[in-house]
Amino acid sequence: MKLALIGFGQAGGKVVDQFLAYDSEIGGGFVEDAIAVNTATADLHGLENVPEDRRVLVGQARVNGHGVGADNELGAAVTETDIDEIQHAIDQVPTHELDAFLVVAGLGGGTGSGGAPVLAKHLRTIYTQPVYGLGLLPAMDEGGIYTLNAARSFQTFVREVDNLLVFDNDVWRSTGESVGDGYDRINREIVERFGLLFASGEVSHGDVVAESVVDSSEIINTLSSGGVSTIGYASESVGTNSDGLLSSFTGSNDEFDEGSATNRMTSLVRKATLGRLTLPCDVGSADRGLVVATGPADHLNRKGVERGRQWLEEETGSMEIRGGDYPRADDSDVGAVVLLSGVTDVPRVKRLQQVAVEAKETTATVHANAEDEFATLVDTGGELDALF
Ligand SMILES: Nc1nc2c(ncn2[C@@H]2O[C@H](COP(=O)(O)OP(=O)(O)OP(=O)(O)O)[C@@H](O)[C@H]2O)c(=O)[nH]1
Repeated sequence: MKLALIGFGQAGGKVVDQFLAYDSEIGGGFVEDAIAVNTATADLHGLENVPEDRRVLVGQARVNGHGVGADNELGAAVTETDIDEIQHAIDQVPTHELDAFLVVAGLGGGTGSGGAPVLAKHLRTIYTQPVYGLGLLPAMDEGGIYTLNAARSFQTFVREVDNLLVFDNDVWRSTGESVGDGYDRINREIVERFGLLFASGEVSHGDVVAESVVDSSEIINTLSSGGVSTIGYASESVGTNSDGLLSSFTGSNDEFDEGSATNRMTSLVRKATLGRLTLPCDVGSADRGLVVATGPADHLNRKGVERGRQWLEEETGSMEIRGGDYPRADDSDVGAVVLLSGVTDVPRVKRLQQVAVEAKETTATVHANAEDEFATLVDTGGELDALF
């Protein structure tokens, strides 16, 4: 599917930068345009693939290019004020070619977590295409302010987009890894999973397996459940044998081993679903799902996807599980991407909601105490006056 990617804040910009690299690496064709928005000049300079004229600096009047320092209310405020600057960049996007917008942001900081929901709301009032969000949750040990920002931003972002795809940094961090190395690896995991999904809707029909190729409308229908989505992915190398033939061709007569290709795909779909999701959840709580089989066309068979799809139907109890192929001629891996949409039983989200509620209660208590103190001061005003 053709997307306009908008990276908001440092993390959002870096991930969009990587999406561009991945799209050209796999010849995916899913990036129609890519824009980076930030309050920090240095973060915009650090990007490698987003063209310079697609980088938008906002909030100059308030923060002068220095970022908002994890203040997400300020991030939201400067976005509201400078929305025309962003709109000016979006005006250059050939929107008639677009299937959807994707706004990407780290939810723990200030710029992306505050600005992304404001932009999503703006886009939805102007365009007819769906507006999706890709939200990156902070690791647990990043500190209270990051968790609080994420808790607040998550609630707003999920309300303002047609579907919020989520990646939880906490689940994907490795111990002993430097932050820089960690993000490079994590960003690769992000763009591989989401990139394969989006690119799958871009295969031209007329291919060998054209009837079963995933269409962008299937991705859109799956995401139209709204709410929150997560992705699983599993792959296996099929390589080539010494004659340069793919390894599913067995025996002297090079017959395609249909049975093993079917079993492989079924087990990849299970691994993708039951392994590490971008946002861990109870799979049974998904409203809709999509299974995409990727790899060399010779290794993809309709039966494998169908079996995987049926298995996911049973696992989720949903009747809205779609499935299809994404044939990739030059790939030596066969893989399964599983999109679970409208998931409701998500432990991390419950914890974030709790944090948001507690923060609201604390703020209410602070306000109530301040009001009480003020009332006491007013009550004792006469006595105070007498003291002076
Ligand atoms: N996956 C991923 N997450 C990142 C990366 N860089 C930062 N983060 C996450 O994003 C959050 C911080 O958001 P940033 O994007 O750095 O902040 P910002 O939106 O630029 O806002 P300010 O810096 O406060 O102006 C942190 O909680 C990290 O978890 C990255 O390269 N990849």
